[in-house]
Amino acid sequence: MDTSNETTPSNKSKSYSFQAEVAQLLHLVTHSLYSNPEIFLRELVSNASDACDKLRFEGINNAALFEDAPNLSVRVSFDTEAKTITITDNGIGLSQQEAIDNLGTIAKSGTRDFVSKLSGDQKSDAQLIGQFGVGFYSGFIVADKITVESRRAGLSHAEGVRWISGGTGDFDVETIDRAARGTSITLHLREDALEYLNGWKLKSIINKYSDHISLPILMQKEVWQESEVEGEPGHMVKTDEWETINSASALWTRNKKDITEEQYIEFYKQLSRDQEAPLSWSHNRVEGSTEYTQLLYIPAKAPHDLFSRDVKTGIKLYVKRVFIMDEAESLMPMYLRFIKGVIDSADLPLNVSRELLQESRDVKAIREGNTRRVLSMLETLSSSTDSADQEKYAKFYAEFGSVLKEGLGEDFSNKDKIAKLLRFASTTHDEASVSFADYKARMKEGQDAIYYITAETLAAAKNSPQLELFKKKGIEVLLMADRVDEWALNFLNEFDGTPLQSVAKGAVDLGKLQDEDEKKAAEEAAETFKPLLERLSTSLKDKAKEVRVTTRLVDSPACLVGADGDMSSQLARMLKQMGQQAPDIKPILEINPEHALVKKLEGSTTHFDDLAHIIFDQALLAEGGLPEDPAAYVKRVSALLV
Ligand SMILES: Nc1ncnc2c1ncn2[C@@H]1O[C@H](COP(=O)(O)OP(=O)(O)OP(=O)(O)O)[C@@H](O)[C@H]1O
Repeated sequence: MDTSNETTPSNKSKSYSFQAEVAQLLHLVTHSLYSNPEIFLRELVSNASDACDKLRFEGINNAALFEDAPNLSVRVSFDTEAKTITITDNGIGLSQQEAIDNLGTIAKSGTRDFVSKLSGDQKSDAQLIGQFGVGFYSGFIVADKITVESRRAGLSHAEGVRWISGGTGDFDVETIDRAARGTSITLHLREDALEYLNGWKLKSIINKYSDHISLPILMQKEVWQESEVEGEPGHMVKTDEWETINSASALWTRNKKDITEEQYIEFYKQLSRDQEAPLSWSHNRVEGSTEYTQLLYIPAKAPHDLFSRDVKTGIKLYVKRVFIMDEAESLMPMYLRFIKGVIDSADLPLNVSRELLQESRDVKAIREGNTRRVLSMLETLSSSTDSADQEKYAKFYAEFGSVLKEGLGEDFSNKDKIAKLLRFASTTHDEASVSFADYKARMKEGQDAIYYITAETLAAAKNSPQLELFKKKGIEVLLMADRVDEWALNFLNEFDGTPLQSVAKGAVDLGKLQDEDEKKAAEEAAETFKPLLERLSTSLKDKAKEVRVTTRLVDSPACLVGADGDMSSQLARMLKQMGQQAPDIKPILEINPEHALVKKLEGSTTHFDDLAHIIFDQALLAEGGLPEDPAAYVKRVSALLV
């Protein structure tokens, strides 16, 4: 908060400016045609429920915070005369400073990123906001003024706060006396939103979006009253009785068979802030030495920060229905960080901290149970013969496949299960749809390895000279162009007993697939070309580790390969691009003795050195690299062209 923007309009209240991003967001909220205005109630009820969760949590170690009101609830009321809707909770409340900080700035970096993506184009931005949800600020979809009154639990009555804003550039804050703990948010409705001054409408919105909230949501009971004037219609009038209008039991504690598909989906949307329905979910009560309830969802879409350094896992931890923490990273391995859900443990102590979680044996058991459950959900989807499931798996894989691969390095005990879930493109299939098992089933007689190639793009992989011999012999090769592939495959030497072999590493050994004549011809070529190889080695001594003759090429003059056990040049390049340390690896240059250029080279005396460098640099270009000295390369080629 930029306090230099404070002004003092009256003795009592101070005016503050919204952080620039908030002002931008508010402008959009109030000026865009909001596609789904009723979500304001969902957002505010959800904040009220979060505030009660926070009080419960702080109250574990400080029971005095509950004062004389231990029963937490959210009340929703409306006033047709004043044209207002008020949402009141008796949760943790806000201190004056918290009101200034939390209701004037956007604290969450995710939300800030989101705002920075707004284009200024009203239509597309409105759609984006619709997908995202704007929390507290969504009140301004229906209100042209919002009054927040609050007192933080633990503070005296005199330390209440009133926050008022018309949703434009600034807001006013003053100290008030407030007996009730918690927060009341009053929306002064815009003329075009007066339809929400209707008990039936408000109830139906709450039932639609907030039924699973674990606290009671109360509204004043209304009864029908006939008109006293004959001939005039009757109307609903409020009574003094408050009634609970939601089921008020946390969704995951209910019996599976009592929960509808819509309720599961709605709960997911609240939990994840994702507007798209999840692909699949699993809800179980786990019994045994560690008891807990798990409700895990596979989202349909990756969040924008999936690969950012400080991305968190999506699991909320509850202990006996008391909310303990968001983003409980100990409950799910990093490679499954995209899973959203709730774990409710019956065994953990209520005052468990993040540090304690890391050491807990119960947590370890829950984490293993969660991992097993997610992998088996994925296994079920991936092996289903139902076309809708297959489509879901393809969608899942396109969004999260790269993250799943991290599991090969991260989760040794489940490596085989993860490997089964992987899908790749291949020389015979353009889509990432080939599993290792599919590949194995199509292997040629005599083939004893799963061949793959890694490259920076799929096109580079597909057109790599290293595939020429494989294409000629009709051997399928898996194409890997995902950044993580090279690293992940380091951890997988075999699949179901068949070794994995990179076609870009080591000498070609097609084993039984190569006949004796071919092997003999190769040996003879190596002998014949010995003098040429020596000359090339001398010319390229700074660039190539070794120069040798190969049988893997058909149409290309040369290619680069890594020595067995060396890091591949793509991986080294990638690490360097990311600013990390990578060893300087010299590749092996392999030449095709059948190629005209190589034959020409053999007899060449004048341009030998230039030709040698050109051949090397072209091999580098072919695999997606760049010559070390591009200008020198161009010069050499130009000299030959004239
Ligand atoms: N009823 C409330 N009681 C106490 N604090 C509240 C209440 N409503 C909002 N706040 C505070 O205001 C902050 C901003 O609310 P807002 O809904 O914009 O974001 P959020 O809840 O943090 O994020 P999101 O809604 O995206 O989960 C909250 O983090 C919370 O600190």
